[in-house]
Amino acid sequence: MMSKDLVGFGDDLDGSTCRIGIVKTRWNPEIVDSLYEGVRAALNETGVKDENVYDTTVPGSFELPLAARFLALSRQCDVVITIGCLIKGETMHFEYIAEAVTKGLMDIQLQTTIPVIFGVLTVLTEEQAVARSKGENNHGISWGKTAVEMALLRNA
Ligand SMILES: O=c1[nH]c(NC[C@H](O)[C@H](O)[C@H](O)CO)c([N+](=O)[O-])c(=O)[nH]1
Repeated sequence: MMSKDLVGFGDDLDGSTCRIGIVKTRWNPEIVDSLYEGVRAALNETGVKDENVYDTTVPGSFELPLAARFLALSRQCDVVITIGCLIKGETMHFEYIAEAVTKGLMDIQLQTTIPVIFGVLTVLTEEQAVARSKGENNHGISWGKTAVEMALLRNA
């Protein structure tokens, strides 16, 4: 039975062998780029090598699942991190995209066995997004650590 002690967690993660794919959206760039910085800080902290990080962008969150599938099927990544931010507007557009993206990303990791990190903020206001993408509450930090842990678990 696999123990989490075999791959470490939190501060014990060794990402030096992990190959990380990152796909982020061009929508809500200030929020997304701040989340991305949090992800990269966590990858650096766990020893992931810059040459093992593959970066790409898509227009919006609705495009994240297909890009994540491309990366997963490339077999060049041990894990894929998706980064986006959906902010509720006046219509139901938010709900439809959020549901489709969430299910799409889950399906891809189950189909390909490549972990896909759900790094999509789904918030009601821009203030909520800012609060979750800055400083110690930058959710990108935990997404980066989760990515390394899941990559190690997959390859254990
Ligand atoms: O990533 C986002 N895409 C958004 N829309 C674009 C969508 O993800 C697709 O790129 C577009 O529908 C084309 O497929 C957003 N809103 O519409 O509000 C949003 O808040 N965030």
